[in-house]
Amino acid sequence: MARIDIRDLRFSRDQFQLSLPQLRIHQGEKVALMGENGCGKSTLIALMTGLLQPATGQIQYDGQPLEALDYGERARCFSLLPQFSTLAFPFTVLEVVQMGRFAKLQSSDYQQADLDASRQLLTLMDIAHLEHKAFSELSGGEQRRVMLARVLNQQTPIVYLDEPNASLDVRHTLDTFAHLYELPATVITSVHDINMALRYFDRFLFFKNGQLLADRQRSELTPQLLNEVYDVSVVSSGDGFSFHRSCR
Ligand SMILES: Nc1ncnc2c1ncn2[C@@H]1O[C@H](COP(=O)(O)OP(=O)(O)OP(=O)(O)O)[C@@H](O)[C@H]1O
Repeated sequence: MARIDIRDLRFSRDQFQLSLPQLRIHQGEKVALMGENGCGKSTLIALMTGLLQPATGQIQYDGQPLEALDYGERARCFSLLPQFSTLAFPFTVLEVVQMGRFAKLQSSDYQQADLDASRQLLTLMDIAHLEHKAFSELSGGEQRRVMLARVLNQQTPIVYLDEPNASLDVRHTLDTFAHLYELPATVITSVHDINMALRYFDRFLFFKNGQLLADRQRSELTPQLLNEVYDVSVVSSGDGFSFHRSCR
């Protein structure tokens, strides 16, 4: 279940309004959600994952309305890394990553295959040495990598990530994006670093004040478009763009 269709989506909260008349995302696409702080990227992810209810409109997964999917079906269809994550109990790193397997459990408890999959992700996210440590005793970037491992452990056809590289150093950022790019899954990610996104995403959805301003492939990005999105001076530089703020 991996094709996503959105029609006539509208949501409002206080002064903020989001509207998205139409959007289709195909299986395997690598989609970056971009735009200024507060433009609605996290809100859209929350709507697409059922954490917020739209005022009108519909979100479908392979033709099935989101509201027709029960929680188990949702957890097998998509995973979500929210912008902020907290845990109320003192779980270890391995326990947190194991939780990603929950929706796919074949019996009432984890099996060796679940443990093997979890340990592979610990290695992939460079947190194997922290396996027995309490999640609450990790650094911010280490916690982020644990949460990423938990999301990837869900092995869903669609992965939503809200600023996955927040708190990650440059090496772990590059490794994480390279891995996401190689996944067969649809990956939908809010991200601020355009030059980083250019390397690892194919399709770019730019939002401004709750509206979809542009839906572009990588080769279609121009300084003029980025200037319109971010209200800064933009020039092409090498493989990417450089940004300038004029003095006031
Ligand atoms: N829990 C909330 N309650 C009320 N308003 C909220 C809440 N969360 C976000 N907003 C508002 O909704 C609007 C959209 O916020 P959203 O978090 O979707 O932006 P964003 O594009 O993800 O921003 P950022 O790049 O800063 O993460 C903003 O005006 C924000 O102030």
